[in-house]
Amino acid sequence: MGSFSSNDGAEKAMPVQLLQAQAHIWKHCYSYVSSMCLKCSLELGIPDAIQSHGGPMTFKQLVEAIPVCPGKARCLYRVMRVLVHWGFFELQIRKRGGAHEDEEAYSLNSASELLLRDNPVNLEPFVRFMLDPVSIKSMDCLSSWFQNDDLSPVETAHGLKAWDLVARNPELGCLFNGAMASDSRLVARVLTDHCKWAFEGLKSLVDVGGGTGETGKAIADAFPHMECTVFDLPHVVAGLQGTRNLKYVGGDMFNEKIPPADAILLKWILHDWTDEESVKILKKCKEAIPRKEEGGKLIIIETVMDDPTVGDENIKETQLLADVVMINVLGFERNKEEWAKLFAHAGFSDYVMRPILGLRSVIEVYP
Ligand SMILES: C[S@@+](CC[C@H](N)C(=O)[O-])C[C@H]1O[C@@H](n2cnc3c(N)ncnc32)[C@H](O)[C@@H]1O
Ligand SMILES: O=c1cc(-c2ccc(O)cc2)oc2c(O)c(O)ccc12
Repeated sequence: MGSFSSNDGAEKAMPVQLLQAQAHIWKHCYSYVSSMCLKCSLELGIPDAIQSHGGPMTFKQLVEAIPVCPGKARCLYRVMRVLVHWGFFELQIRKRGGAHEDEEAYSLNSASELLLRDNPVNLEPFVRFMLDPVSIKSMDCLSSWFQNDDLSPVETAHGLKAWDLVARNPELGCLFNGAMASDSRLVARVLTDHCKWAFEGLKSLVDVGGGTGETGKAIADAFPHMECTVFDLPHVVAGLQGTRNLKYVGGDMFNEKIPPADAILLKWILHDWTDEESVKILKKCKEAIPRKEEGGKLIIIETVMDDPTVGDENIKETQLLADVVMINVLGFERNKEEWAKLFAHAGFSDYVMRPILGLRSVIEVYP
């Protein structure tokens, strides 16, 4: 293998590349351990315990505040060390005079703040769904699925298609809906705080496949003069209560008329469907909006893969992994050219993509 470092010729040079390659493989064998440390920290209530403490918390204080057997505290210290390393908590060193008297204390950062139960944009439900044994088991069946006739790794692991599994297992259904709703609350906050321009001038908007309406509710509250509609399958919106400027409409986006509006929001819809199905959805949406000159548009919130303007390695890596997860629902993430082709096939004339939502972009599409 490749390069060897010199050590004055006294001994054979170390095979640096070989050992780096070993470390690389080990890292990826162990990387699920960091996911499990994250899950463990939520199950033990660590972010909430640090918040309740009201300031940087020593390890001793942390152990006293959470349900951990005293004899296992040393292991928790090691788990916390991993979580600090991966940027979930901050470790502050307080100088205390003598060399051995420095005190370490944990505090929250922007990642752990997103895991607090009382944070309106808490992402704990997303972690709980993604790291549930049912989800993990599906990914564990990836290679078997590549060699059998099943539609998805979920089917290989659990004997049911992803949506049937979610529908038949109420606990899993709650986890999935919770994960989607928590994502929607966060995206809605960014949209209404920082992307107001996308909604300005609109008198009406329909969130197609808007689920239980987390995004729709936030938009309706932020734009009280806009008439908002959440359109989703009848069983999803059954019994949901609207507000003065938000209503729920049950229907099928493939076969029924989508309620007319100035703009249609499609968040995390098209990546669930093939190109053929997506073109059908887009055509249905086009029928529901006015011409471009009259302000008609689609607002699509989706990932755009391989975007050279995205420099953040964390985002690029996560987009690649999220795309593999989508195999479970027969979905996939598209690049700019694939999106452009879809819009053209559905009869749209123009689009603007803005990679301003971290992992996802705001894509405005014009008739
Ligand atoms: C991945 S979820 C996204 C939900 C929401 N937009 C979000 O981002 O959290 C897909 C949504 O599409 C809805 N959906 C699936 N098939 C549909 C159909 N034929 N007509 C209308 N909605 C549908 C589902 O019920 C679900 O709420
Ligand atoms: O992040 C996800 C995960 C899923 C998913 C994975 C495994 C299952 O058994 C069911 C669902 O589905 C998603 C999805 O449909 C989506 O639009 C966005 C994200 C995810």
